[in-house]
Amino acid sequence: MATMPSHGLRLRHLTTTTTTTRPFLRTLCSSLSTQASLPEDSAQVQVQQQPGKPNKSYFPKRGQTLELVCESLGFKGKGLCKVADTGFVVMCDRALPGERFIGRVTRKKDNYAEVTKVKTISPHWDFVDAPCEYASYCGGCKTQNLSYEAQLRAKEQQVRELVMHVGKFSCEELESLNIMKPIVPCDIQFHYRNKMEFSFGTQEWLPKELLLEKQDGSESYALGLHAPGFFDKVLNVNKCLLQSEPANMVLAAIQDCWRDPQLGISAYNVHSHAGFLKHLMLRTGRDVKTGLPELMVNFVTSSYKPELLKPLVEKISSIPEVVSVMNNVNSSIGNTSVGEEEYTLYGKSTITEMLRGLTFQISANSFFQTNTHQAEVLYKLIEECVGLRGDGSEIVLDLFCGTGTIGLTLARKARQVYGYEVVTQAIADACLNAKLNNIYNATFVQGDLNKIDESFGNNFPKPDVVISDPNRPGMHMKLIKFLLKLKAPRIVYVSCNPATCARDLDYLCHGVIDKNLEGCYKLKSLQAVDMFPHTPHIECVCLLELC
Ligand SMILES: C[S@@+](CC[C@H](N)C(=O)[O-])C[C@H]1O[C@@H](n2cnc3c(N)ncnc32)[C@H](O)[C@@H]1O
Repeated sequence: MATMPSHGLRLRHLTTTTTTTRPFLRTLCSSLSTQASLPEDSAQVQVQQQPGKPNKSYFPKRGQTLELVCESLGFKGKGLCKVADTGFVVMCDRALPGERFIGRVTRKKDNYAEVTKVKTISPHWDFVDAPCEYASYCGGCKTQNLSYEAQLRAKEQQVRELVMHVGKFSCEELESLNIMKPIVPCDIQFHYRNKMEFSFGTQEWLPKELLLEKQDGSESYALGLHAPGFFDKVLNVNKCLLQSEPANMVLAAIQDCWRDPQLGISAYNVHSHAGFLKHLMLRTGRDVKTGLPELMVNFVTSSYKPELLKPLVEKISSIPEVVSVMNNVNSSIGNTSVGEEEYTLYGKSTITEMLRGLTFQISANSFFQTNTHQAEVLYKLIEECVGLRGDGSEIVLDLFCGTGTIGLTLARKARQVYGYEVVTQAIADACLNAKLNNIYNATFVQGDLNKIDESFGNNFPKPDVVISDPNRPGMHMKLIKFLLKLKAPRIVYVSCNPATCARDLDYLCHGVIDKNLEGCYKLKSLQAVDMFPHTPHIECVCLLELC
């Protein structure tokens, strides 16, 4: 039996964490350090093999059932457990810290295994009833029945361990210099998402018990979220507790009528590629004058047939918050929601949102922070770390700038902001947002930061501060090299993946031995921010200062 973790693990600040207790982190550390630009899944845990040649029984067999206790949450919110006696690490989706359960081994990797939960023997600490009826099946929220306090502790613990084991910062360093700040909770734990994308499907996903009742193999249309691990099965959802109330009204109105045979609307079949409705995207913004919510409804269809959508458009446009109904036509067999053509079926083609006193115009496919309330908190924290003097003399370099939101919120205090981003449309939106807010000291440039060469940096003056906000793979080695050579006085690293964040902090502070690069930064502060309650996602803001 795996030993029950001590209650010390539940403390807000861990005092000891050794590689013996967390073997998986050692290999994660080496797998992350081999290549600075990693695929999305590289943050998957790899477990360090035990020293010496392991006995065969050390590895559990596929199909074997084990009694396990979940010790903590790991990547993607999976529960980490150890097999009794051997300490072999297994990961289980939806197992929560302290939970004792029976798991069946479904997948074996070299040094760890994945199990699915068969039965809970005793529930986890901090159990709360999940308010959402779909919580046990839906892939969106994984930790709804873990108290919010416990979710925060688990996220903070995960970041701390990654910074120590992958980032190679000692516990003493983090504690004595007060580098790691407590995680910033999200005050709003439901209805916080301003964008949700639902899928239409021809195959409704049902839990096993209900599946037995329906074995005729006929098509069953569904509108909702993909069941975890199934690209072709959709869990029908009438209400999502993460999106706004008006968005739920729209969802309910559509659910109420779209299957009506008289309308002749079909759901898209991802196998045969026949059918019409692909996705339903709901975006909530705010009217800049009134501050009231305004909604965009975007139907993604396989072809342009506005007459088929007319009854749906009539129904939802009677909801006062709906100010825009769009139709993205995506005739490709791919499953993305960005269409090659876009039509306005009702109202305007964009909605607005406010952030840090600025107005942003959002179109159906623009990138915008998904939790507006917490983005306000995140950006304030970024602004504090950036620490502009406010005399308009400093240069800001905003790497991975998206639609320019971070740089634009800083522009009022800076001399000039330079933003770099790979997506052309995002750059166009950034320029539009600058104009909309009468900001004329921001320059946005389209470019791939994974492919920079020696000339990168020739087109802007040496920045006083660099903001880097990459997506999950983190920064490419070419960019690390550039930053170590540039030697800007401050770097504010914003990350949505603590594993690659820890790796990049290690490179910037401690150097990269095999590339002959010397680190030249000191980690001054690191703070996790919870942008997405009930999900495994963690955002971090780090401040680095030149040594
Ligand atoms: C996490 S988002 C940050 C967006 C923005 N800073 C914000 O707060 O809204 C990361 C951005 O990096 C961009 N990106 C990803 N890979 C890139 C690359 N190789 N070069 C430049 N930009 C890239 C993405 O398109 C995305 O807009």
